[in-house]
This record gives sequence, C-alpha cells and structure tokens, in this order.
Amino acid sequence: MLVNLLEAKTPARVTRNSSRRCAASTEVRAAEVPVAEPNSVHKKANKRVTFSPVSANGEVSGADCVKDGEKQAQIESNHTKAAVVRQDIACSYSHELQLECLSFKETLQNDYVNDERGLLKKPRIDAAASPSVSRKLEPDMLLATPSPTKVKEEPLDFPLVIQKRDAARSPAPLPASMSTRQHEKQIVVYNKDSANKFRHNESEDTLIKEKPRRKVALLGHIEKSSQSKKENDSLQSIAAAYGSTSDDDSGAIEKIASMQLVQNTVHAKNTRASIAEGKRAVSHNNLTLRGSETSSKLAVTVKEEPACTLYSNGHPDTHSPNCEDISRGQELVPISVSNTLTCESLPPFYYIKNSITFQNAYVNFALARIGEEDCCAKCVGNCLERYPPCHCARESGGEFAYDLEGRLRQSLLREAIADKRNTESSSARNKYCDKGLCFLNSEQCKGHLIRKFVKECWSKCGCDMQCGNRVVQRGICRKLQVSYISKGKGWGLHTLEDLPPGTFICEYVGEILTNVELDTRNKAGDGHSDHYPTLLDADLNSETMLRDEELLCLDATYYGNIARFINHRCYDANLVDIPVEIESPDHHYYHIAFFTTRPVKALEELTWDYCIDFEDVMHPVKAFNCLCDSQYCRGRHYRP
Ligand SMILES: C[S@@+](CC[C@H](N)C(=O)[O-])C[C@H]1O[C@@H](n2cnc3c(N)ncnc32)[C@H](O)[C@@H]1O
Repeated sequence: MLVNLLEAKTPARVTRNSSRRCAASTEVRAAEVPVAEPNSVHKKANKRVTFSPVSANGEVSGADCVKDGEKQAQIESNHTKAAVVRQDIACSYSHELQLECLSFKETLQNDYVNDERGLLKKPRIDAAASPSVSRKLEPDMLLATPSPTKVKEEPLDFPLVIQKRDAARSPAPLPASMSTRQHEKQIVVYNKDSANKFRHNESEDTLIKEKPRRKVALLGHIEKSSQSKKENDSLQSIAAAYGSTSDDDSGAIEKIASMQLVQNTVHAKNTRASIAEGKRAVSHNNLTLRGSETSSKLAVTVKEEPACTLYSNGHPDTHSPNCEDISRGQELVPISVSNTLTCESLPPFYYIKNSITFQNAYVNFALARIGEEDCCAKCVGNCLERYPPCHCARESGGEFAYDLEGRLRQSLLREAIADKRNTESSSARNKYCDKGLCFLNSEQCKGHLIRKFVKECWSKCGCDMQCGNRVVQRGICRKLQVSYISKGKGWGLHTLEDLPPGTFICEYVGEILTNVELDTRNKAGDGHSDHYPTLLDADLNSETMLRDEELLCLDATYYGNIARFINHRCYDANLVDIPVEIESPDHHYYHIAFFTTRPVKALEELTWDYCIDFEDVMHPVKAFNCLCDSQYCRGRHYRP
C-alpha cells in the first residue's frame, strides 16, 4: 500500500525517472504535543499484562511437553489462573495500562535512551534481552512454568544477511517459498474437549467439521518433515539470494528455516491465543464478523466450540510470550494475534519497533542541528506542568499538542481530521505548496498540503521520559490485537479496550528507503501482491529541491510493526495519521503516528484512510475491491 504521508491531494512522484509514482493522497494536519503521566503512576509498575503466562516460544516437542499428570495438572491450573487474571485485566485495563507501561519503562530507561539515539541502528532486540524483559515485566503474573524452547530463533540476525546483498538487486522481499502457507493445510485444528476436527475449505473460506481421527498432526513434525530435499534445495537458493554463496552455508539456511518455523509457531499460537482468551475471543470474533462477508456458519461453529491446536502427544500447546506477542517483547505491552476463522497464518515479516534504514537513506539525527529554539534544555520533569509552555510547544502554536491524559488536544485533532477529509473547515486549503518549491513534477502536482507537525521533546531536552510531550516515542501502550478478519480483507488491527478520541495507537514503522531504492525494489517484482510503502515527502518548505536519492519513504512490507495491518476505510476511518517531529527539526525524516478520531469501542477494528484514488489508473498503489463498508466508500465496485 502506498500512502503519501504528507497528504497530498495529488499524485506524488517517487521517482523522477522512468516510473513516476503518484503518491496516494493523504493529508494530515498536524499536531502538537503529548501528555504527561503523573509520577504517582509508577508505583503500579511491574504488573505486565500478558495473555499468556508460560513458555519461551511455544514449541512443544515430545521431550519438552509435560509428561506426567502432576505437571499437566499444574499447567492446567496455571491456565485457569491466567484466564482469571486476563479477565480481570480486560475489565480494568484501559487507562491504567498506560501508567503501568510508563512505570515499566522506567526499568528500561537505559535501553530507551539508547534506542532513542540509535533509531537508525540495528534494533536492539537481541534474543538474550527478551527473556529478561519478560521476567521484569511479570514477576507475579508468570503463572506457568516456562518450558524449554525447541526453536532457536534469532530473526534479528536476518537483516545482516540481507545487508550482504548487492543493493541493485536487493529489494529484500522474502521469497514466496518462505511463506508458511505450504504447511497450513497440514495443521489440524481440533476442539480440545471433543477432538472434533475442522478442515478449512479454501474456496468457500469456511471450516468443515470432520470425524475425529486418532492421529493428530504434530506441528514440530510438520516443520521438520517439511525439510524435504525439495524444500532444502529451495532454502539453499533462498540463502544464495540473500548473500550466501556457499552451498554448505547452512547459517543462512538455518536463519530462513528458523523464520519459517517461527512463522508456523506463530500461526499455531494465533489459534491458541484466541482459545486462551476464551469467551472473550469468541465474542470478539462474532463482533468482527458482523457485516463482513465471512460465512455466518463459521461464526456459529467457532462460537460453539473454540478450536485448539493439539500436538502429537495430545496436549494443547502451552502459551508462549513469543507467540502471544507479535512484537516478541519489543513493545511495552504484548500484542496478541488471533485467527479463529481459518488456518491462514500471518504473512512473513519481521517485527521492528522503530524504523530502520535499509541502506542508503540518509537520516541525520545530529544534536548540533537542533537549535536552542527547538529543544527545552532547561526543562525538568514534565513539560506539560510548566507555564508558560517551553520551546517544544512552539510548533503547535504555543500550546502542547497533548493534554494531561496523554491524548492529542481536541482542537488539533479536529484540524487534522478536517485536513484529512478536506472538509470546509480545513484550514489546510490555504496551504497548498508553492509548485515552484514542490519536488513533484509541476504538471502532476494538483496541490499539496503542508501539514502541521506535532513536535515532541527529545534528547536535547531536559525533561524526563515521562514528560507529557513524549507520547509517540514512548511507544504502544494500548491493548491491541492483530486479528484475521476475512478472506477479502485479510488481517486487521483491533483494539481490545475502549479508546477515547485523540488516543495514540502506534507509529507507522518500516524500512526507511530512498525513493530510488523503492523504485528498484518495485521493479524487481518480487511477487508480493501487497506493498506497504509510505512516502515521506516532507521538507516541502525547504529552499532546495530534494533529489530522488534524498527523498525518503517507509516500506513495512518486510520489516514493520502492527501499523502494517491497519486496513483502509474510506473517509470516516477511526484513525488519523499525523506527522510527528522528534529527532530532526528539518522534517526530512519524521514519524507518522496514528491517533483515534473518535471514541472507539473495545473490539472495533482500527482503520485509516489510505486516500487511495480508486479512479486513478496511474496510481502506484495497487487498488483493491474496497470492503470498508463505509457509507462514503469510494472503491466498493473497484475490481482489480
Ligand atoms: C496495509 S495492508 C493491511 C493489512 C492486510 N489486510 C493484511 O492482511 O496484511 C493493505 C492491504 O489490505 C487489504 N485491504 C486493506 N483495506 C481494505 C479494504 N477496506 N477492503 C479490502 N481490502 C483491504 C488490501 O489487500 C490492501 O492491499
């Protein structure tokens, strides 16, 4: 999906040469600053909310499984306790969560500082760090005994493999053969109690009940047996494509195979996570099904008997933090994944918390470039508590963009929505860029909104990480879930708690590419049907025109966060994207943050308007038959 971050009523060019790209229009008007959490909040800390207590990565082998009745009983008891805890949490989550997150964050202060200054470095997600984070988070909530990990997963090393590749031929797509879907059909979904089995009918997107058989599929076995000669050859060729030239370079192959395995495991966990959620997951499912094209027969089936994956030893898999948290511990809160409808697994990609440069993008976060007027070096504690506001409120008109609850101020929110929807009240109408300065081809530029930014405090500021003007940089702290919606829409992002308007949801995270790199990537034609690039055509106020080698965009296809799952809704989406300045005052690079446009109820799908012009055949975004159900839908009848 290509979305022009800087809104644009117009096609924006990505590449000056050959393939001229028209950026999807999206406007966004800016914002202001964040909120502060009272210090008292920190006492709440260590209670991390997790959906699943238990083990390292969820892979349960014969050896790893609980073998005796006592242990089994203990695990079941733990599951019960976990379910109770989860239920409690579900009731009291909302506002408390953010406070807990902040509290937890304190324990990671050092890491945070490092992250903050190293946004463009390799994400610090080393495997060793994750377990310790988990321990810190849930000392009193880890109800089940961690079981040994069977899968050795070090996905973060994978990017290093990619780095070896020649840039010219390195679009970095994950090869189709890495998809786990070839295994999906072998994964058997059982009802835990009755051992009923459901087979996925792909043509109708329904589950068909089958007579139970004694033999059940073993995920581990499937994964292992899938390493047939044919597949091994395939992995060898993938490894070669990713920089491994030696036939016996098993390292690269292992990494790829490991990723495949992780994907399978995540898939299995997705199913189990829903079960673990019990009735809540089921009702969630029913709710999201409403109005979708998915068969109601399926909904009924799921409601009656939540499915559960069994392993060859007959035990339900234990929950794993890795599998119940798509971020693998990178975010402050776990983000669960749920597919109670089909055996579809998540598309293969690496979760990264912060955007990271692919190769040539130049993003300069030099402290020296931040003038006194762009920071608040003398501030202490929480900037929102001081009057008059410090320099960091300047960009949003002398008032901080966030209120004391951490939400985007209503006036800014209204303005951003109006700009996005281009309504009469949009003041951005007067702010189309001067075509003389626009880097877009003037013939193509139909007008370009100069969006208003939210500016957050940063490293050159004296305030602390709990300062109310640091909302986006603190990261995700709402209870969210990536859920499978339907065959037509695929996966989507849902909230599991009520959200007031102006709530920060997440940032759009991906690889930072130059437009030239994106163009190269697109030309490589990797077979992926859905791309997720977003243009950062910022710096429109700059005196000089940026070249394609300098223009930046974000591509979340292969590396990204949960934003890559946010589906499109025409016009009245419940999220609005807003540009946020954190590290660089020049707006060459900036962040795109999603805020709620209105009160959003728990279990609602979160959507944003991609601003696709479904009529524009030149548009680089591959249009789709829109299933947003909005009364303002522009693409309902589009047939790709
Ligand atoms: C950014 S991705 C969103 C996540 C995606 N649903 C998935 O499963 O990975 C964009 C793609 O999702 C699908 N999509 C998003 N919004 C949609 C909508 N309103 N109707 C139909 N398909 C949609 C389209 O295939 C689109 O190319």
